[in-house]
Amino acid sequence: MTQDTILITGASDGIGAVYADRFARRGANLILVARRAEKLEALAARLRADGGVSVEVIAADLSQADDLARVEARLRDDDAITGLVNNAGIAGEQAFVETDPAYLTGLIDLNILAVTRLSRAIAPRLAARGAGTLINITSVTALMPDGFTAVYPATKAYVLAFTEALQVELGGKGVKVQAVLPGITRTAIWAAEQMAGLPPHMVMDVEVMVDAALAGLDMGEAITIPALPDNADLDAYLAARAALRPNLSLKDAAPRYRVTA
Ligand SMILES: NC(=O)C1=CN([C@@H]2O[C@H](COP(=O)(O)OP(=O)(O)OC[C@H]3O[C@@H](n4cnc5c(N)ncnc54)[C@H](OP(=O)(O)O)[C@@H]3O)[C@@H](O)[C@H]2O)C=CC1
Ligand SMILES: N[C@@H](C=O)C(=O)O
Repeated sequence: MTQDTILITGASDGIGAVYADRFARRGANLILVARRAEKLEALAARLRADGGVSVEVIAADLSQADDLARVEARLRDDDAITGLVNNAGIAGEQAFVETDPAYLTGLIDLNILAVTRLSRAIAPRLAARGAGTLINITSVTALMPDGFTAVYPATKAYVLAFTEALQVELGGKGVKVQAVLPGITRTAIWAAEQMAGLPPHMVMDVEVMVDAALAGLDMGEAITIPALPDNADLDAYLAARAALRPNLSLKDAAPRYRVTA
């Protein structure tokens, strides 16, 4: 059996750093991507010493076209890479009318464009191999766009829809595709004062979150919500959505919209 090599974006901190730790414990070689090279190097040194796996570091700002292209090329061309964790993401937006448009562009570039392009770079190889892993970190805010800010949840709804579609396209070819929807997770994405104001029963430790997500991956789940006590609730939500399908595209407008002369 070939040894896995997993490329993890946003691996210098938080959720991505714990994925790196957990995949190293599973014996996978790693390629760690983020902007802060020194943090990546420190983590890589620890993982090499702990696990005997090979760990490479790529310093890249995935919201910048040149850096993104560099990582894309690696995913496209390196046959040793068997998995991708699209984890890098930012939040941090204020009310929509107050947020700098340039910040929103950067948010969309990282949370949507990079996820799409990196997935596109690796997917053909995984499909051709009939094996491999693609994990996309979205958020429970994908399911509650009315309960947060405007653009961040929309980026996460994109990643959820995108991943569900990839699951259909690639899942049948032997590729494991998983959307992970963390709830509030204790990481630096939350400013200390924000975190202090959150109800403790709603905040998950990052190690617990990642271990749960990997348990979901091992169970073959397409969508994993680490905090959701009963997966039947997710099944019911997906079934209600599917029940709309036969009536979403019809020749006639619904009677309530029909124009009478
Ligand atoms: N924590 C939470 O409550 C939740 C988080 N999520 C999602 O989980 C993912 C990880 O977040 P989390 O671990 O909490 O956040 P952190 O802020 O702790 O980590 C974010 C990671 O992304 C990297 N990153 C940020 N910007 C860029 C960039 N432009 N290019 C490359 N890497 C970048 C950071 O590294 P560096 O600064 O070195 O580039 C860091 O490694 C995100 O997609 C987030 O939306 C989803 C739901 C809840
Ligand atoms: N990342 C979190 C917000 O900042 C979330 O998705 O809940």
